[in-house]
Amino acid sequence: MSHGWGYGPSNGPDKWAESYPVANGARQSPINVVPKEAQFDSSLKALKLRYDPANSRGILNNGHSFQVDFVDDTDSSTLTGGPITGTYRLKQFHFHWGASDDRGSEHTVNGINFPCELHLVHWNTKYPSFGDAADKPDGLAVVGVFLKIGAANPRLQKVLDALEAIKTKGKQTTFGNFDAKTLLPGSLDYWTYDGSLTTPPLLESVTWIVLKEPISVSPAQMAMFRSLLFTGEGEAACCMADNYRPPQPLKGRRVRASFK
Ligand SMILES: O=C1NC(=O)[C@@H](c2ccccc2)S1
Ligand SMILES: [Zn+2]
Repeated sequence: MSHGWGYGPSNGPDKWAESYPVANGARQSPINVVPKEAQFDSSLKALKLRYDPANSRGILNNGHSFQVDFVDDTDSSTLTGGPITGTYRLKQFHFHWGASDDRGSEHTVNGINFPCELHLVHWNTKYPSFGDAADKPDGLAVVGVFLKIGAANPRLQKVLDALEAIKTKGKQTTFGNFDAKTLLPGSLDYWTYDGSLTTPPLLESVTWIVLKEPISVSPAQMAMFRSLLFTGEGEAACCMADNYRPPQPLKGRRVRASFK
């Protein structure tokens, strides 16, 4: 690609392999989850997510999505248990969503798209930093949470209220004292498989943990996601939406379930 990657017709997911050949690799994400084909694994532990609201730092429009960044210089916001061994630190969370409610998630379930998907990105503390962990096969763990159209989600609203300050690419603002646990559903039942980053560089370093239970989002709240711009201040405005990669071939991978 002569220009940066994105989600448009000239630089979108179908073009990424030109600059990132791993796009056609053996453990790419996202995937379509087929619950009936997932194997219940009684050895899978319960997820343990301990997040300290004091670690939330800022919110940024990165031109592909928006992300809430966390201070990750201590083990105060961590993921342990589940399918992983050791301790993974929360680095950031972000979302992927559609221009309409019939699409937007990256993972699908029985071929069904959700309008939005939350990703909580964690890195393995056996490595010195996120950057060092990002290209290791056990480097990252991402918890994926589906958002389903329903009642307005008051916990999500706190995040959405910050978006007016980061409308264009590169804008950021402080975003302190946010408890990411409030974005999780009641059940932490999950599917897990070995996968990759879902954006370039598409590194095959992610243990995926996709929660079965969605959280709710209202149509009005979805409109707030779509009020963001991919483009920078002063550029021709392009609404931020359809920033998702479609499901990739399973290539023989096993998907395990933490529940029956
Ligand atoms: O789950 C994922 N979603 C994304 O946008 C990818 C990513 C890429 C770089 C850093 C963090 C996340 S990996
Ligand atoms: Zn993501």
